[in-house]
Amino acid sequence: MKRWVRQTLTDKGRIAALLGGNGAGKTTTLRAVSCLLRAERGEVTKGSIHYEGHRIDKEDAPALVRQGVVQVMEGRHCFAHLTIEDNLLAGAYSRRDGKGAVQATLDKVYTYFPRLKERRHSQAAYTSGGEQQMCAIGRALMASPKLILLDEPSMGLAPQVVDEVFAIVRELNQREGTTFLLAEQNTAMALRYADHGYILENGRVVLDGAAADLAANDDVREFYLGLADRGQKSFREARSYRRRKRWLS
Ligand SMILES: Nc1ncnc2c1ncn2[C@@H]1O[C@H](COP(=O)(O)OP(=O)(O)OP(=O)(O)O)[C@@H](O)[C@H]1O
Repeated sequence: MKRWVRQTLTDKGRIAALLGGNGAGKTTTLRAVSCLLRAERGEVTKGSIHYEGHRIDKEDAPALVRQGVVQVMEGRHCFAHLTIEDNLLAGAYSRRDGKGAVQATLDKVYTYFPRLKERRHSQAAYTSGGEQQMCAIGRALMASPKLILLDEPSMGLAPQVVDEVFAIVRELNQREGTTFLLAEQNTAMALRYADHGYILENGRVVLDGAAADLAANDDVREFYLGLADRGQKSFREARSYRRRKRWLS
């Protein structure tokens, strides 16, 4: 008998985190949601993905952007030869609500990211990694998104800068109501800011729950946060973790 599982990745207005090590399937999951899998000649072969009550896995990425779903790719991907401001304006490409509205969004982006305002005339290539990450998030905001898919925002950034970026994400979530689904290897940081977390292994969710519960979970502490005293856990106990995993299909 086939068992179908319905999994809500994120509720509206929340921050959800996809967690897991290298190759766990975080980026693939985000790309499946944003319909960018096809650009890499991939496809969703089982099940379906729904957003605001309708199926989206057969749509194309531009159509999803118009519906308010925007992905910020891993590695930032700013246009190196454009200024920060031109990078931001590129994010408004799909908007049809006029220059005034776009300018208002740009002003708002600058209130959340004052550093970008300071560097607005600098070529992106000559800005710091943190500023480029902020630029990539700011560019996503220029499309007036309802849901931002944020891939590995902490990658290659100093801990203090990661904190700054996550704090802005939380502020955007709380003040603008923007929903975030983020993929992150930095489990400790993600659980500090997210409402809900999913642990992925081999492309499957093996554990999920409220971020605070996950942060307190013994297995998560040991295997993902490196906090438990490993010496006290035997190999047999570690193996029982694998048996306890909740495989979803
Ligand atoms: N659900 C899935 N079905 C089939 N293949 C998958 C699935 N999830 C991931 N993969 C494959 O596993 C590999 C690693 O996936 P992915 O890049 O998404 O991992 P990741 O967690 O984002 O890793 P990293 O943190 O290193 O970026 C890819 O080749 C991808 O095609």
